[in-house]
Amino acid sequence: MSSTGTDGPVVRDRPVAQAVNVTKRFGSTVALSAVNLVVRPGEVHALVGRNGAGKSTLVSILTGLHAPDDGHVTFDDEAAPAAADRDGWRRRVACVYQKSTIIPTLTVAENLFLNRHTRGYGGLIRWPALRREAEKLLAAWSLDIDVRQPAAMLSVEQRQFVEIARALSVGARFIILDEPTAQLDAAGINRLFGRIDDLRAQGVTFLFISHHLQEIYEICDQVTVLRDARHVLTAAVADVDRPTLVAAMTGEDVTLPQVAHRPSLAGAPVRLSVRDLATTSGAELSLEVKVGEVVGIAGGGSSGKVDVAEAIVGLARPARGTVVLDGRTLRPGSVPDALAAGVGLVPQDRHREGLVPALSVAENVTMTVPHRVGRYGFISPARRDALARQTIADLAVKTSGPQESVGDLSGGNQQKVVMGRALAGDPKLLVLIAPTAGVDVRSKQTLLDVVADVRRRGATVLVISDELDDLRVCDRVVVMFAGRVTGEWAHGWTDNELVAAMEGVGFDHV
Ligand SMILES: Nc1ncnc2c1ncn2[C@@H]1O[C@H](COP(=O)(O)OP(=O)(O)OP(=O)(O)O)[C@@H](O)[C@H]1O
Repeated sequence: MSSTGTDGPVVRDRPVAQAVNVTKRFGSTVALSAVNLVVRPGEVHALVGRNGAGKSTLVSILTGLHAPDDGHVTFDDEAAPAAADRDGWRRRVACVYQKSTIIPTLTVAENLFLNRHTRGYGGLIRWPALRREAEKLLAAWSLDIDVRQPAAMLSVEQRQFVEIARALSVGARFIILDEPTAQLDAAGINRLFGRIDDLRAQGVTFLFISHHLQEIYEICDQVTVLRDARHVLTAAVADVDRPTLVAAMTGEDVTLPQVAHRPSLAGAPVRLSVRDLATTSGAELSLEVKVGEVVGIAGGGSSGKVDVAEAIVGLARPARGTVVLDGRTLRPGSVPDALAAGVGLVPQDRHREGLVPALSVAENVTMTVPHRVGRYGFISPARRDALARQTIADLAVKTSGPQESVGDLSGGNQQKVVMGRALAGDPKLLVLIAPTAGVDVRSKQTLLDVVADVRRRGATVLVISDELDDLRVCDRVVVMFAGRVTGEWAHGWTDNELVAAMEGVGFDHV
């Protein structure tokens, strides 16, 4: 984009942000190798790449959290602030991460002006003024949120808007959104995209990270692809078709294979019986699943699907009802009991329930199956590493080896370790909650192939997700809306009907 003044020299739009030949190493890992990125004013610029390609590392350099080993960053063609000048960085750029930086116990207004309270005489915080300022700020960006409510009450979507507003209020006009749609349902994604459009019209520029390529086509103007720490492509989104984009990301010419479907065995016995389950949030489910059957539980953000899944695996204690696995009634609210009965679990929140970041890949993969890697209380490091190597190979985990700390892996590779751990016990029942969240387009296929694989070995699988690709591997999909099962769809549903069902349309279709 450029504009010409009639009475002056050509004025070029300076890049809002630029990374110039940026290289970053972590020990022997090269996370970025001479990477360039140019983000121009008013664009929504997609940053894509496979898990471990270097996207988060580039973000940490663009936000001043890490210093590059080589190369530099500019904003509006000016050198980036010094590393210690955090306020300087905050005035230029902000990143909305998947993990919230909002403090739940404070109100929205307090979060918006954290450490910048309007003070009156004697240094006392002037609460009414603070509230008014917060309201003014949100109104200026057409954000409709009650500033007096505690931030804990905010939905994921509102929390993201508050973080964006906070960044705008300190002057930043360049916002990085790191997989912003990962925890939103279809309606939430639409609203987010609406806001992005509005803010862009008001002069805000975005860098948008997502593994959902359709989102790139929907909302972004430019796309930059990183592969194996290198910059491989920057182009207008309109000029790159999907196969070209996937090829740029993977380095291969790929047509992704369709997930093989095998109908469940007609006479197979029931393995899982969920009887009159009710969660403390009021969601209800009764369900029987056969040996070798793959059943999806689908629904939007407030459908209750995750609540019932968490009650099934013992992550939450149900208000009532029973869960019976191969004739054994599971102890309510006990994950250890579920694991002992043969449940393998990929939880929704890998940060909270999934992984211990300081431990190695091998320790994380095997932590729920000590009996498989040792005897009489002694762990055999060799057996543990062998099992971990198997996981690394099967799931194509990008890591330097079984000894690497899980905390040093990229987000998508951490998710693969969580899957590896769920599989390590050779489960009878595999419960996968949003299993491909944050996982790249190619790895998604690997993870979904796992489902077909464990089913072949006779396991029963529950897939809790609103991702159509995740649900496609299922023999049938149970749809929940507002805490109730509203329909059931056999394999072969169309995208439109399932999306409509998840949004609460077509209740009668049971
Ligand atoms: N603190 C760290 N210590 C060691 N290695 C690291 C660290 N942070 C990142 N890496 C490595 O740098 C590489 C790039 O990781 P990065 O997190 O930038 O990838 P990504 O593209 O964001 O992936 P994902 O899509 O999975 O989030 C990976 O090999 C990762 O293991």
